[in-house]
Amino acid sequence: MLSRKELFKDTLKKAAHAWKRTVELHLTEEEANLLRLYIDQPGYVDLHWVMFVPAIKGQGTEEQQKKWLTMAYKFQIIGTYAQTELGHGSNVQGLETTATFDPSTDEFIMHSPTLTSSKWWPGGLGKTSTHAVVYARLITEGKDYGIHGFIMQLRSLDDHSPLPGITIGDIGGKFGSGAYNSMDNGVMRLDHVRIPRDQMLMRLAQVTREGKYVHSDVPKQLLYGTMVYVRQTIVADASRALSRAVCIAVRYGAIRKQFGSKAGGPETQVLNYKTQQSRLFPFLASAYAFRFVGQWLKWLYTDVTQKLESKDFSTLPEAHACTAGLKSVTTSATADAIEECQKLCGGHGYLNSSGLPELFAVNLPACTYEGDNVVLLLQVARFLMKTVSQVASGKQPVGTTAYMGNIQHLMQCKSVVNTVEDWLNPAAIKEVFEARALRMAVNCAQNISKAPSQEEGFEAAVAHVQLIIVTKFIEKLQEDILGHGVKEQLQKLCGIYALHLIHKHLGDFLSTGCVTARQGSLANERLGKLYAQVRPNAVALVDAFDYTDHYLGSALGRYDGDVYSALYKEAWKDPLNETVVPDGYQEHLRPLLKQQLKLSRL
Ligand SMILES: CC/C=C\C/C=C\C/C=C\C/C=C\C=C\C(=O)SCCNC(=O)CCNC(=O)[C@H](O)C(C)(C)COP(=O)(O)OP(=O)(O)OC[C@H]1O[C@@H](n2cnc3c(N)ncnc32)[C@H](O)[C@@H]1OP(=O)(O)O
Ligand SMILES: Cc1cc2nc3c(=O)[nH]c(=O)nc-3n(C[C@H](O)[C@H](O)[C@H](O)COP(=O)(O)OP(=O)(O)OC[C@H]3O[C@@H](n4cnc5c(N)ncnc54)[C@H](O)[C@@H]3O)c2cc1C
Repeated sequence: MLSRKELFKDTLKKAAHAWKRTVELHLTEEEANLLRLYIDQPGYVDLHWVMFVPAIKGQGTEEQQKKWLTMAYKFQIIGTYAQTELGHGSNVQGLETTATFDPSTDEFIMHSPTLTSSKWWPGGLGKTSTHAVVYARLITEGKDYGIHGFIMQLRSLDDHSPLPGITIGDIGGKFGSGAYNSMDNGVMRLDHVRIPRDQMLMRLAQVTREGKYVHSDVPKQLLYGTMVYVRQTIVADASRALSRAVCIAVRYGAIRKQFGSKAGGPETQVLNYKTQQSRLFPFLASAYAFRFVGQWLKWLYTDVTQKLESKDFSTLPEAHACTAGLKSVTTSATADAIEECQKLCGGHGYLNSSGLPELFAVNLPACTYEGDNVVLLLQVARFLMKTVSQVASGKQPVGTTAYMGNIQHLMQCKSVVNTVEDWLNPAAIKEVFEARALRMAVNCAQNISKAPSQEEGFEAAVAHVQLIIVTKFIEKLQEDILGHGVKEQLQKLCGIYALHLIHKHLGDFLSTGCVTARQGSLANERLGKLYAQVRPNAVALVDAFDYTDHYLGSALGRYDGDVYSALYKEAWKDPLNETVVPDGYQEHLRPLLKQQLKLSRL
């Protein structure tokens, strides 16, 4: 119910209070991150911690890190990540902002040469940030060396006014009533703003005092390292958002009753309808699947970071493909699922008090930020095409593409599934996913060799990423899992996750000859049985996410199931209900009604 201005101020207040508590309680970095997570309102601090600090860590020299991170860690400065421009987002190489070195003063001149080069979108830029890592084309000795990162001070640390040459503001209201409206995504134009040479982030490349451009021995793709880091964290965010929506829809489905009353008895819980189960339980399974793959991705990221520190860059392409692909598939699936959960809750799901509209609005842009999901999947496709060509020339693939080394078998194998029960076998499931992904990648490589196109391979990329998710779920189940019967429940969810994908993408599985139509229909039969088996534990499986009512923020998803009184109470809180007769009655309603009454008496 807050206006944009009030909402923004509320975010400032919460962030300041959270920081105060962080200091008072000596919270660790991890604890402080959790506190931010549970505040659950996008704000400038997200950009400061999730992008500004990591960008300096990844791209700054030790000296630069010491200087800037010391201030950033104490919140003496507030930073953002200013990459996207009004005319350029996905294509980072197309950015127009310039950083021209002036050897006479040992400074860079930061400039926005056109309207389209205005920085546009950076979170916290509009009203809050005092500093930013700004991405700009480095020009020295008359040559354009492409995009590099620069630390810029944007606002005075005394009175917060923009520094000379900097025009800065908010880009305006966004989707939904809350969601990203709490964030001051900003616009910024630079008019020949001078910064010292040592504010270029110099781990990847340096400009000497004389203006010489010098490469470091690290790959230039490390410039994109911050995005890799954030994409990895977004997979965990997607899993959390999806599990919240599913928790609301499952709990409400157990309370809501419609039809099916026998002899005057109670109606049927909607969760007992097979159609409800077949729409909802794949989301429940996906929430668990995304959580496990998110945990694995965190491990992969830590591993690649350790390798980078010892100058081993070999796993960087895989880390890029996995983070890009998983960010894309999990956020798209999550946005679609939250929308569907609204429908699964019927009309009440459309009320703000269900919590679902806000959840949808806040998670929808994850399909776009940190890389548009289609653009990112095309990056995965590019990686797959390279791997296929390496396999063809005899190189053994490793990591998530190791299965491609089994090309002889996977290109011609037939699924072993013969009965409904055979679809319980994880090895049989994995084999059809591997065969589908490989055959689609090889088909795509063949198409490209006939007619090269940047846009080929989108579907092959989706198939590869889904294989990763299925594989990591299966691998998780090979670990010890505590709790009586928990593993059995997770096995059922793993089956649902994999088989619902076979159902959804049956065209791919059939056209690549990985399964027959009969096997496809056996998979559907198995799926129906799994839904029925999961039903008795569905509520426990969402209770296991352990969300408080406060965090869930939903009248429908309440732990105690007292849905109707909660909806009723929430309705009375609406400002429209502050008066019995609404504002506007005297000016607009009364004259209209009176006039109609007069006319009818004529
Ligand atoms: C309540 C809220 C709480 C918390 C929120 C928490 C998290 C959310 C946080 C923030 C959300 C809010 C903020 C969002 C911020 C942003 O959006 S920042 C801007 C993000 N922008 C993008 O992601 C742009 C996407 N574009 C690109 O990444 C690149 O342009 C590209 C599409 C990858 C293309 O790159 P390029 O032009 O260089 O072209 P290629 O020829 O395709 O690539 C060259 C080679 O480099 C390899 N590559 C590309 N990227 C990477 C990488 N990241 N790492 C490693 N390697 C990379 C590519 O594969 C090529 O390799 P080759 O094939 O071997 O040649
Ligand atoms: C809430 C939010 C917060 C953000 N925060 C920040 C921030 O803090 N800092 C920052 O720098 N940026 C930020 N951004 C910007 C964000 O990173 C970009 O919006 C994103 O990278 C997508 O770029 P774009 O908007 O230029 O989309 P476009 O690339 O213009 O995409 C438009 C359409 O074109 C399609 N398309 C584009 N290229 C191709 C292609 N090669 N092949 C096929 N289809 C293609 C896309 O799929 C999409 O459908 C934020 C954005 C949002 C929504």
